[in-house]
Amino acid sequence: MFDFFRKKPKTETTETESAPVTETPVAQEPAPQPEPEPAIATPAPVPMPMQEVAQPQEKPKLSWTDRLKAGLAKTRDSLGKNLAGLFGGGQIDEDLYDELETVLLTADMGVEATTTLLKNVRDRVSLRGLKDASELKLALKEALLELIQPLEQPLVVTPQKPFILMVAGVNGAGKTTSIGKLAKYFQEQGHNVLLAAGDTFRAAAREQLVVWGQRNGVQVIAQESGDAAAVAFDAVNAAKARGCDVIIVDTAGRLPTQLHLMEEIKKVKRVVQKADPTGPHEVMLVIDANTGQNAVSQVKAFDDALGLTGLVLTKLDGTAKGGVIAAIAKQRPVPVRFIGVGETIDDLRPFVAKDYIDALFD
Ligand SMILES: Nc1nc2c(ncn2[C@@H]2O[C@H](COP(=O)(O)OP(=O)(O)OP(=O)(O)O)[C@@H](O)[C@H]2O)c(=O)[nH]1
Repeated sequence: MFDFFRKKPKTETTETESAPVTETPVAQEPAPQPEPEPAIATPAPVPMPMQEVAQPQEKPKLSWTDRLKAGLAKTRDSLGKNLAGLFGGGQIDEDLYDELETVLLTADMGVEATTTLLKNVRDRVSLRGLKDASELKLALKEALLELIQPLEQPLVVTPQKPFILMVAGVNGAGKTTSIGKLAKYFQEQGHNVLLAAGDTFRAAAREQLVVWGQRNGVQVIAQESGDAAAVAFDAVNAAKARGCDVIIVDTAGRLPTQLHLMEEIKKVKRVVQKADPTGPHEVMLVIDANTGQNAVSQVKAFDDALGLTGLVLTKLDGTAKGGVIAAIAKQRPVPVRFIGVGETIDDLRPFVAKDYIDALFD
């Protein structure tokens, strides 16, 4: 079903027509400008009809553990194969530690996390008097758990009402897809969700969200043009007026080096704060695990600009770089709220450190 979110621009225009009520009058302010706070022209948001459309079902359900294991297969294959060689037996010696260091770096854990892990493993080895390499696996698992466990902080969307969740990330990281998955996730928990189509740069992204909202009975606030801050402002007010529990604000993809766009997203946050001084309650960065060490740079840059409160790590299924989570834990420990291991709606789940490590090693 998430085919819908894929980028292939299959005659999207017809889909726009199928969502006639969404588009609202053009916002009157100019294109995004960094400094002046937006004149909030309040271009009357048009509610999406709460239509329930049959949900196409995908392949037979696997348990989350199985899906996680399948999703992390690439990292496990590479990490596990290399580690199996190391843990096969024999003496624990300096050569072994050197090889372990290489394996961890190859899994994209980064130098700092690798150094920390090695020290932790060495401490465990001497504390327990371990001699045989086969005993190292447990020591490494424990060291890794100690490192990434602090990132496990599930997102709680109460008691704030509406809970305002703002989503940021570079282009193609999986923001819109993740928002769809999150909307379902919150709905299943009994929350009433509203989406703000704040990606005002890519028309297709807005349309994707609108049509997805129609199909899944999720309200979407969108505007044909105008700036993202105005969309967010209207959507927060609409969420308040309608008594929604959770509002998710999508934003356009941007690189941290695009300074004017970073200013624009800061403005979105400021304007959300104008609409609700307690918000946004979560500023979440979506990162593509394939980017490896670059993911850490993204976390730092967006955190510096926006003050991140959570991360979504997507596309772990497509990469052998699953170790990047350790790098994040060491270098900029922003909580990992959710991880994505595939394109279907059930492939995004809260991050559980122990499950993650088990899926990596076993
Ligand atoms: N394999 C896999 N693909 C994913 C996952 N999450 C998202 N994708 C795919 O990644 C592609 C990009 O996702 P989008 O949600 O459009 O990305 P975006 O960040 O909104 O993109 P922009 O709007 O251009 O910034 C789509 O084809 C998604 O199906 C995942 O966990 N695993």
